[in-house]
Amino acid sequence: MYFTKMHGCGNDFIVINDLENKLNNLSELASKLCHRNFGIGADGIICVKRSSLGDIRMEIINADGSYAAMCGNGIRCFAKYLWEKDIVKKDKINIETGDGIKIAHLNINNNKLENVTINMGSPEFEPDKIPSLSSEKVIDKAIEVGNKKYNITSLLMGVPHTVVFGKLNDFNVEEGKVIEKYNLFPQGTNVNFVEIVSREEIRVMTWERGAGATMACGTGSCASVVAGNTLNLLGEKVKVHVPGGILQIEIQDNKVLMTGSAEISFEGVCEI
Ligand SMILES: N[C@@H](CCC[C@H](N)C(=O)O)C(=O)O
Repeated sequence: MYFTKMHGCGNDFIVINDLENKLNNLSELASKLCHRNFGIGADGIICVKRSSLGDIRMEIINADGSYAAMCGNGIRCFAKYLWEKDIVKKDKINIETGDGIKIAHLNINNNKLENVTINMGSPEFEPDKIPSLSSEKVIDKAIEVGNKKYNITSLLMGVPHTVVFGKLNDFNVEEGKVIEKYNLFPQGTNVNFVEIVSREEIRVMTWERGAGATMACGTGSCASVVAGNTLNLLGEKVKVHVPGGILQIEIQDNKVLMTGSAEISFEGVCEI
């Protein structure tokens, strides 16, 4: 099987063309290929599928084999892959995801793709949408997990996210492992620890459901900015520093725009 190894700010993926719909058991394939020692190594696999709703469909499976409805860094890589492989040679692509159609704008200069902007859609705070078992919206809610107190804000940004503000030095990203499984979240949650630098700049480290600590999380960066803006800590245009790079997030009319890089690391062939 041919594959392309890609990353967005260090959040890495194995991208596979499955337009012919030949692959079975993608869960098992993802855990095998993503293994850092016995496989190619990645935070997830992304499959290119045919769509009846958009130009194309993206399917993302986490390193542990669990399916995710959306992936912010992954969808930028997906858009670059479509462009580089001449699968969809357009600078505006309608991509079907588990969270509906997302529009990718490819920012091209001199025939070279510089970065990708994704319209990530609107955030959702309603508990049943996240999903969360809370009877009210989870905004700056005090909880105690693993003998530590946190103030959490939870929302759906394509996938469930929980945001904790504070100084990054006061957290170990592994604390996210316990919050991920907190009893308020029946499907788990991604966890973002966020330090405010100014109203226009933050630092984020993310513990991802299904992948653990990653170098970046696109949906998590969007969720962090939305949570900060809701709490009046942040403006509407924010530079997000993640361990693997920088993302630009903008809120416009309750829609979230994410801009960032997408890179090919290498290509290869493997047996499945
Ligand atoms: N890395 C992603 C999010 C991938 C999905 C997540 N692990 C989940 O299961 O919710 C991103 O860049 O958004």
